[in-house]
This record gives sequence, C-alpha cells and structure tokens, in this order.
Amino acid sequence: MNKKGVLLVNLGSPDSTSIRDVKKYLGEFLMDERVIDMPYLKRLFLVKGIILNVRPKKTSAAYQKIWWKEGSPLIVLSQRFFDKLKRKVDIPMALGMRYGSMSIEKALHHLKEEGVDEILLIPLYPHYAMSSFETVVVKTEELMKEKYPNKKLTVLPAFYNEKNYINAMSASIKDQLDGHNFDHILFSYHGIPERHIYKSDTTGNHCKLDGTCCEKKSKAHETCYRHQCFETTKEIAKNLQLEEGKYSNSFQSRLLRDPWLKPYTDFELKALAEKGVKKLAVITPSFVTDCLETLEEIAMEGKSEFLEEGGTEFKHIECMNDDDRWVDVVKHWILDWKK
Ligand SMILES: C=CC1=C(C)c2cc3[nH]c(cc4nc(cc5[nH]c(cc1n2)c(C)c5CCC(=O)O)C(CCC(=O)O)=C4C)c(C)c3C=C
Ligand SMILES: [Fe+2]
Ligand SMILES: [Fe+2]
Repeated sequence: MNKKGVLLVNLGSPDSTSIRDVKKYLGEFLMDERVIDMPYLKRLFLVKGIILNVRPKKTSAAYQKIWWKEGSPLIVLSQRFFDKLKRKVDIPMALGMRYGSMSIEKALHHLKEEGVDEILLIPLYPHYAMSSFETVVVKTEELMKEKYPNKKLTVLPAFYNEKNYINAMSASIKDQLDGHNFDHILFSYHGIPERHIYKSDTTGNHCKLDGTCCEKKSKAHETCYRHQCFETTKEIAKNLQLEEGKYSNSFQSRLLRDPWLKPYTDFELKALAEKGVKKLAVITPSFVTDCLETLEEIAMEGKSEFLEEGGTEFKHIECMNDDDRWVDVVKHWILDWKK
C-alpha cells in the first residue's frame, strides 16, 4: 500500500529584515511569471532594473515594524499551526514556502526521506489566484516531475466556501468582535491585477468585471478569485447574521499602476470615515496567517488612515493562525483524504 503524506505551503518571507535579504526575496517573488505576468525580458527589466532598486528599502522598513524576536510572523505562525497539526494527525507532514529559504523543494525532500509516495498538497490560501494558489501547484508539480516522477500528487481545492472553514472563521471572528457594536465590518482581501481575472477565466468569456458576472453561475468561478472572495464574505455574513449595508468588500496591497480589483482598501477606509462610520472592524480572509499585509498594512497603516479621516475605533480581526478550530478543520480534510 502507498505511504501517504501531507505538504502544506504558504507564501514565505525574507530571512531577515535587512535590505539585502528583502531584495533577494522580492527578486524571487516578483520574477514569478504568475505574479508579474510579463514576457521574461520585460519582467526582468521591470523587476531587476526598476522595482528592486527602490522597493526593498521601503519593504524592509515595513518588515522592521512587525518582525518578531523569533522571526517573520508569517513563518512563525505557520510553524506554530503546523506543529499543532502534526501533534493531532499521525501522518508524515512537511511545511514549505513558495518563496524564500523554507522551500517546497526541501519540504518534498523531507517527505521522500520519510518514505512517502502519495502526497496531499494543501496550499494555505482559501482562494484561487494564479499568483497564489496556482503558482504553488505548478511549482510543486514541476519539482515532482523532475525529482519524484513516480510519486502521486493530489491537490486540495481552494476552500473559500467550505462549510467547516467558514464555521471556524466565523467563530474566531465572533470571539474577537466580543459582542462589541461596530458600525461597519470591512472584508479586505489581497488584490490582484484585473488582468489576472481574465487570464484565469477557463471559459474564455465569463468574467467581465461588470458587477454581475461573479453572481451568475459559471464554471469560470472554479478559478475566479473575485467570485470566491465575494462568496467567503457572503457565507461569513450569513453565519454571523451581519446586517446588509453594515459590511462590504475591498482589495488591498496593489503594486504598479495597472488596474487592480476594486474597490481599493485605502480608498474604502477613507470613504467609510467620510460616510460617518466611526467604529470599524477589518477582516482579512485571503490570509490564513497574519503577515506583513495584515499586521502592517491593515493593523498599522489602515488604522492610522481611518482614524485620521475621523474614525474613532479600528479593530483588525486576527487571521486564523494556530486557532485550534482551524487546526481541526485541516485535520479533518487530511483524515478524509487518508481514508
Ligand atoms: C504583482 C504583485 C503581487 C501580486 C499579484 C500578489 C498576489 C498575492 N499575494 C498574496 C499574499 C501575500 N503577499 C504578501 C506580500 C507581498 N505581495 C506582493 C506583490 C504581489 N502579491 C509584494 C511585493 C509583497 C511584499 C511586500 C511589499 O513589498 O509590499 C504577503 C506577506 C508576506 C510576509 O512575509 O508577511 C502575503 C501573505 C496573495 C494571497 C495574493 C493573491 C491573491
Ligand atoms: Fe502579495
Ligand atoms: Fe466572476
């Protein structure tokens, strides 16, 4: 009988906050053709010739604001989650990162050393995007084809609307809201360029970003990031019985000037304050682990923008991190697959 094992993959962080390490990490990240989707030479010019001359300094300063004694929050929290999961499921397991030194290659090597010949890959992203979920799958497939062609790979699909995930998320959010009466709840998702939505449309003509396509039933939604984000919000709002009009969606973290998914979080924070929202809670469901984008961009920058515009209270709802309810959800996915 085949020996089964599990590979969990998150995004990854630089080794330290030094400009050198940040530059190395950003170089690998942004040269990924599924992140900056340009022909190789154009991408090389943009990334190495322009972005890497300016961005590492700014990004290094941002990491310095959130870095922990033990290292990058994203890595430390992913490791804590992984350690808890390992204690609960008796199966070989490895944790890898798409970028940086905790590579997928090392994680696969670890599974090989444990004698695993059938792997369940769990990309730690609730939603499908070519720049997150897809690049993890493609990288893993490439490595397996090259190094372990006889091993079998199964990929856990994006879990944006999976019942147990939604229930665990809702419970964690409810705990953190703690009965407190917020005027509004903003669901802020990591943004992607609009172009990526069209590229990921397997039907070739469904996604129009016209305000209605994400609501019309379509096979395109299996890979539509925008649709999947909206579904996560709908399911959580239903569970928490949020009142229509008291919550909304936005997209954060854009880079470069081309159009990204709208509305943009920074604009939305301002608009909400201008509309008279005083007490705001922000949920960041495209991340299962707190990271630079939640701890710095939302909990620090977003907070000060909102308060400067007249808001009086701002709460960032933490990601699932190593919450036992989330660990149990993943445990059951693994046990169902292992049967
Ligand atoms: C074209 C650029 C980018 C796309 C597309 C993109 C998509 C994307 N990213 C995440 C998750 C994370 N991104 C993080 C940081 C980060 N993202 C980009 C660029 C794109 N991301 C950059 C340049 C950076 C580094 C910081 C900066 O310079 O602004 C992180 C945090 C990592 C950490 O160490 O904490 C995460 C997580 C998703 C899920 C996604 C598509 C849906
Ligand atoms: Fe990103
Ligand atoms: Fe859509």
